[in-house]
Amino acid sequence: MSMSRAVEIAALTKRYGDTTAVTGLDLTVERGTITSLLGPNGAGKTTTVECCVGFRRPDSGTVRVLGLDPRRDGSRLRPRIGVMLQEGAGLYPGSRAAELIAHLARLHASPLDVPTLVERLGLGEAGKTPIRRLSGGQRQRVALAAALVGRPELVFLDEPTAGLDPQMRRSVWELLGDLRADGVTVVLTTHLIDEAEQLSDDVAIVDRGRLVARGSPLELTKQDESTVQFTGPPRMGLESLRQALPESSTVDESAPGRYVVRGQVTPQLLATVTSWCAAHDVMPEGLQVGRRSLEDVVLELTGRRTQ
Ligand SMILES: Nc1ncnc2c1ncn2[C@@H]1O[C@H](COP(=O)(O)OP(=O)(O)OP(=O)(O)O)[C@@H](O)[C@H]1O
Repeated sequence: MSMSRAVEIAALTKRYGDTTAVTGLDLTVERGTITSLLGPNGAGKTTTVECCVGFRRPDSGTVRVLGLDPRRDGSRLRPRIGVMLQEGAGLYPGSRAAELIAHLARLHASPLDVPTLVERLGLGEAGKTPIRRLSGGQRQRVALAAALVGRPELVFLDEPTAGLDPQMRRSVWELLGDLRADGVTVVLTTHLIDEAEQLSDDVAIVDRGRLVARGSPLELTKQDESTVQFTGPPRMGLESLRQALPESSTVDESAPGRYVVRGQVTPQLLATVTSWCAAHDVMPEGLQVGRRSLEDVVLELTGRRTQ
C-alpha cells in the first residue's frame, strides 16, 4: 500500500442476507484530504465505513486503513483513528458530555484542547448535561467531539452534520477544514450536496453499492458543453447569430422567446451573444450561464436525489 494513501479498498462486497449492500467497490483516499461518500439512502455508504473501521467483516475484497487490516489489526489501528457513527452510537448515556470528552482526551498523547473543542461545537452549557438528556443534534456534536479529541491521523464520520442547523453545520465544516490543514485525513458520508461540494477535496458518488463517480467537485461538474440562456422577443431570426458563433455551438428557441446557446462557453462566446443582441436592439433578459451542478451529476448517474 502506498504511504500516501490513508485508505485502500479493493473489490469490497458486503451482503446482509439477500441484500447486497456493497458490490465490488474500489476506493482510495489520499492522506491529508477530505473525502465524501455521497449517495442516496441505502447506497452502501455506512456499510463501507463500517468495513473500514472493523465493525463489519467484508464478504470479499480487501480493506486497508493506514496500511492495516481493520479486523486483523484492530488493536493497532484503533488508537490511530477516530470514528463517529450515526445517532451518537457508542456514547455512555449517563456521562456528562464535557467530562466524557475530557476523559477521552486524557487517553491520548496529543489531544485537541478540550475547552476550545467544546466551544467550537457549541457544547458549552450542554456539556454539563447527561448525554441521555441531550437533543439529537447535541448528541451528534458530542459524538463528533469524541471522534476528534484524540487528534487521530484519520477520522471516519457517518453523516456528521445530519440534524444540525446551518450555522452549526458551518462550524463543523470549519473545524474539519482546520483538522485537514493540520494533516488529518477525513472520510465522511453525506446526503448533502453542498456539504460534499464545499468541504471535500474528493467526492465518491456511491449508488446501489457501487462507486459510480469519483473526483474533485470541480472535476465532477466540469463539462465540455454548457449553455447560455436568455429571453427576448419571440421568433427572432437566429441565422446571423448562428454564423457568428463558433462551429461547435448551436442556438435554438427552446420556447417562444427563450433562447439557448449550447457549446463551450468562453468569454468570447458570451461577447458574441451580447454583441449580436446589441446589434439587434435586443435586451437579453435573464442572461445566465448554465453550469452543471453536483446535484445534476448525482441525478444523472443515479436517477435519484440524495435528499
Ligand atoms: N444490519 C443490516 N442488516 C440488513 N440490511 C442492512 C443492514 N445494514 C444495512 N443494510 C442494507 O444495506 C443497504 C446499504 O445500507 P447502508 O446503511 O450501508 O447505506 P447508506 O448509503 O449508508 O444509507 P443511508 O444514507 O440511508 O444511511 C441498504 O439496503 C440497507 O437496508
